[in-house]
Amino acid sequence: MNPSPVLLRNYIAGEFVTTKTTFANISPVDGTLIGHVCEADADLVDRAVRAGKAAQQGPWGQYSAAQRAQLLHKIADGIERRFDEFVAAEVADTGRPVHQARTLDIARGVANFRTFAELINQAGNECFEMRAADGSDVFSFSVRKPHGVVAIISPWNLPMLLLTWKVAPAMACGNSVVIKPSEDTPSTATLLAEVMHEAGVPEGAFNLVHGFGPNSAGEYLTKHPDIDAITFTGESRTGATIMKVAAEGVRDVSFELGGKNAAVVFADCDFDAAVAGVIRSSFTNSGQVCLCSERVYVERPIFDRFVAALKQAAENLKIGYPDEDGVNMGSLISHKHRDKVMAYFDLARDEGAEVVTGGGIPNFGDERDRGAYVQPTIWTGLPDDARCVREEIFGPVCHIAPFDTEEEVIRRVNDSAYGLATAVWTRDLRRAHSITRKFHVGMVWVNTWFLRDLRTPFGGVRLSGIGREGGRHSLDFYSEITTICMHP
Ligand SMILES: NC(=O)c1ccc[n+]([C@@H]2O[C@H](COP(=O)([O-])OP(=O)(O)OC[C@H]3O[C@@H](n4cnc5c(N)ncnc54)[C@H](O)[C@@H]3O)[C@@H](O)[C@H]2O)c1
Ligand SMILES: O=C/C=C/C=C(\O)C(=O)O
Repeated sequence: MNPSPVLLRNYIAGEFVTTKTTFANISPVDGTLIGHVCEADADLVDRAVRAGKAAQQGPWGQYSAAQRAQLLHKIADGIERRFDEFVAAEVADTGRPVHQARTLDIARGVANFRTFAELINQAGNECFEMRAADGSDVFSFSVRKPHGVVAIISPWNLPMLLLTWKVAPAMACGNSVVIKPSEDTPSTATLLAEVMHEAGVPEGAFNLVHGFGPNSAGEYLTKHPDIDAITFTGESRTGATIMKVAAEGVRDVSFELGGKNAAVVFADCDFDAAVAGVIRSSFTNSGQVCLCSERVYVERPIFDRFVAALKQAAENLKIGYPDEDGVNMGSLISHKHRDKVMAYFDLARDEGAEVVTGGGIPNFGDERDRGAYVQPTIWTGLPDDARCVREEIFGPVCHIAPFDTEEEVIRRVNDSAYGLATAVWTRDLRRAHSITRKFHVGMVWVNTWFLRDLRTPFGGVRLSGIGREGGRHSLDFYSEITTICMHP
């Protein structure tokens, strides 16, 4: 049972703002009310964007890169000071294991601010020298400037991690931001606004509006003419909708979208490590990670043994309360999302899948039966053109199939409308070097998964996204660059 319901407010021009229209925030663990959220209407979104624009002409627009770096470290300090509150808020909204919220979600929130504080402080700009036709030595150099006001729209699956992955570089580059977190996970975004306020972020530099997508704050924000760039993380079809809106005014976009990622397990792999790795890549966060492996291809000589081992490992996963000792998996984000996942469980049977394990809803015999839990599920026996093998499900489920040759598995992995991430398990370094570049994806992990160096480019191809963020790639997206040519 959650403590007394809280009221989550918007944050605009340095002030917390309530609204008459609110929506409920419901626990996915037991269906109880966590609190109410103040929904921003079009006028309030307009106020937020105007505050961001005004901040560019105020003190925030005068901050040097070093001053912005210092402020980002102060924000990271503020999150660290309230770390347990952020963990509790993320767990309340999502039902995830406390351990995950501590070691992944909130820890990455701190790391994102610190990473981009360092990067903006160290980032140099290009400078070239040439001899002009008149014999003069000419210097051409570039300078970075902010776009202005950046709209940041984030999803519910890794709320704090993904929101700060965008807020940190956007502010590092001097932009004002208006953030619109998912309606399913409003709590840590609101805590972040409190930390921004406590850190003394100049008013209008950071603004928060709560609401939904269509005909609500998300749409009002992306359609606002004073939004200079849009960074969005979410479903591919939402990205397509936002892209059409961004075309009005030709605004820059950075999209991190859906995936139908593959894990490829060769017979020469470290078997136990590969089993543990595929369990992680299929069931972390109840499969609600865009990088999760919903397709698993195993070289035929070890296929039967691998299926048996993966089944056993999946059945050993502990599903339960977020704060239970040793819990591995929590609930899904909502009943609505569980209905979507369960519909795929039914579809898989209709498409002829063999259910190796799972496929249903666990029976706890307590209030968790009012939550949004599903069983970790493994299928086999489906053809590559089955919808369950082609469509993103975004739950704790994978389909496992045998393959015989490298050429075959590369073709099958690439036969997808998505292209986000692939995980490869092999001890053969030659093979690892030769096949990894042949996958049409944004990222490939070898003998690991979701291990992140925040300086590297992150993003997907095809329906999985547009652009790359991470390291200087973020600085490039969140800056406008002017090239200046100096003739003596
Ligand atoms: N590639 C990545 O890095 C990455 C990371 C996380 C999640 N995702 C993807 O996100 C999806 C799950 O997240 P979700 O269900 O929150 O996605 P979603 O697209 O339903 O919503 C994402 C955000 O967009 C807002 N939104 C929805 N419609 C909008 C519109 N028309 N205009 C403006 N805003 C709108 C929502 O309110 C929410 O804040 C999955 O497909 C997952 O693969 C991708
Ligand atoms: O659910 C998708 C996870 C995305 C992860 C990142 O954007 C990251 O690790 O920076």
